[in-house]
Amino acid sequence: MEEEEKNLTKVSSLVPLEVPIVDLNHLTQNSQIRSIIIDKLRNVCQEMGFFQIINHGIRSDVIEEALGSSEKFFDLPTEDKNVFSSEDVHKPVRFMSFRNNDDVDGGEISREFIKIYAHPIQRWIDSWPHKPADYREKLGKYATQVRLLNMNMMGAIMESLGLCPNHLRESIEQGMQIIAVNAYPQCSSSTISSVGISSHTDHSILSFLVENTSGLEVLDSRDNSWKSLLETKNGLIVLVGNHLELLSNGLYKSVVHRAVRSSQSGTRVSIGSFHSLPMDEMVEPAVELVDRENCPKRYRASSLSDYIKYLSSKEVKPYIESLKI
Ligand SMILES: O=C(O)CCC(=O)C(=O)O
Ligand SMILES: [Fe+2]
Repeated sequence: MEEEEKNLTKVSSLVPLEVPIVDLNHLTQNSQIRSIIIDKLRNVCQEMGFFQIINHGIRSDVIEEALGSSEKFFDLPTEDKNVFSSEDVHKPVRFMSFRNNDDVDGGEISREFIKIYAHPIQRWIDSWPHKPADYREKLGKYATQVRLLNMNMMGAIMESLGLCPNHLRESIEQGMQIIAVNAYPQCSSSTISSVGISSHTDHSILSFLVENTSGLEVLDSRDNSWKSLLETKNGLIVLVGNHLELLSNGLYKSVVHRAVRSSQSGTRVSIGSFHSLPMDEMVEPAVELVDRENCPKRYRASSLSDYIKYLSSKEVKPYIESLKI
């Protein structure tokens, strides 16, 4: 989520990719329909590493209000946002602003983000911004609902890996949820780079993304080319993260993605919700997916706190590469 590489070229319009859609209503229907959808999940996680979910149970007004209040946060005067500004990646609430230093005009803001710990919400919410006045309520409501959605999704994901749906259930229930809200100001005509967040994979088991307008791009592993995603109104995008790649012993691959700024539609805001096991709990390849002869263990165990330490070490190698045996 925070590992970035420099990308100086302006991104051209790409071929839009049809996003695989998973209808969560099908998970609660008879076992035949459920098994069809579990097979689909396995295929999309193996081939693409991301998909869109519909009928996910989070009302559109909850998503819109969380995005709307987030927009208001980024519109606050800089000093209000800077209260949370820190280079310390261990901080549970942290605001950062990035500039395009390579631009001819001396560098406009290309992205601002606020990262906040969100589970258990009672523990963290008092440290969240209290401006705008509805921020805690609106973002808190969305955070709570997306966490429950993650619990349901994880049962289906475990099943799709051939594991028991309750595999790691308690750890997932007590797991960490980090919300990262990004704002990408519209780029001016003199901007050289329209990349808002450059190529990376997420550290999480699963990440959920909502946005007020399109801008997400993924590296399609089938032909190794960047594809843009069309706007996904109220349909959440789910991304496979590093810790799911690890847990699945490489069966599922974390998807490489980035986001671009618009030159027309104003500031783009996205809310990412990143779900992991508890901070110090190790994720390991599931024993059921390791077979010494045909499929040896491909990753070493790691925890969320290991990831955060890795991030603070300023290592250039992507975190997931450091875990490969
Ligand atoms: O803004 C987006 O669509 C992507 C954000 C993202 O990838 C991240 O915060 O890790
Ligand atoms: Fe990401």
